[in-house]
Amino acid sequence: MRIRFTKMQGAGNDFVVLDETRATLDLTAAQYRFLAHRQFGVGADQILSVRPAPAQGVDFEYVIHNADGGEVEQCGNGARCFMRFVHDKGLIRRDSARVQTLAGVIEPRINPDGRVTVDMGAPVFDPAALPFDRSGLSPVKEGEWETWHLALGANADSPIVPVALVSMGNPHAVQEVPDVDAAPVRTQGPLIEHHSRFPNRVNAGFMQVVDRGNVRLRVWERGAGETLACGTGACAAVVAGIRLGRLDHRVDVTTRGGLLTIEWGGITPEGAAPVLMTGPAVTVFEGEIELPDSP
Ligand SMILES: N[C@@H](CCC[C@H](N)C(=O)O)C(=O)O
Repeated sequence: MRIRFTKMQGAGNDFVVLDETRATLDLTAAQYRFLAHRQFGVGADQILSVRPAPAQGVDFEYVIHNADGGEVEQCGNGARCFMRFVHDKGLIRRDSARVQTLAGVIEPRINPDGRVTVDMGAPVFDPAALPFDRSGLSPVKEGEWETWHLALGANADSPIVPVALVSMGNPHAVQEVPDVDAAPVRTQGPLIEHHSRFPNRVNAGFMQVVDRGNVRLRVWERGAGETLACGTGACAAVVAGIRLGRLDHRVDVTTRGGLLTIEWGGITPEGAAPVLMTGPAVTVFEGEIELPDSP
């Protein structure tokens, strides 16, 4: 089967975007893996499918697959590219949309400067939502909130890392590090991703707090490895930093692929405020590719 695709990137987190508004392609996990492959396919951290609205009150359905072929609940940098794609392809005539994801409805809008802001919905703090197996473990109080001390191995000298747990629809374990360039992202990242306390695996964030309005962040993404930026990872890190008393309500997040701005109003009497994420969304090129037959 030969398909058309658009290659996009948001702060260096890169995507293959598929227009499935007229017909669903029904790709297999192996075909998603092929598209994401950087030598044999197009190359991407995630594959984003644009599908028709599944219900009234939304404009589209947004389906996300990681490079490993697994479907996931949410992707923040992808949400900005999704909005840029549907707008530039004329699939919507407005500068904003309501988009159904597995994690709920999000609302991206294009700003006059070309960047895209997404209302990502409210973060969830119940560890069970990730899910996280807390049996035999108690949280450690930090600021007005808590971290969980995770042992990365069974030996007496295995590292123990304090992580804050946040769901942005997808699961995040965020730790604070003194220097993000020296952080053990590629060694600890896979251990945290596959830790037995996270039955659905987890995205592992490493955040350096520069000051109350600036952080530097690297993320080891579930199903993709380290990426140049992770939008939901930036939301989760800032929300965690605010709840731990380390950050103000508007924070610039410097990633290896670009700058994201995250705003969060905290916990109000009505519940957790929605998280707003602003950043770039860029079309790189378009093309056609022959997909291998797949079981
Ligand atoms: N790159 C994304 C997150 C993609 C999904 C993630 N790897 C997961 O498995 O939850 C972003 O920008 O949020």
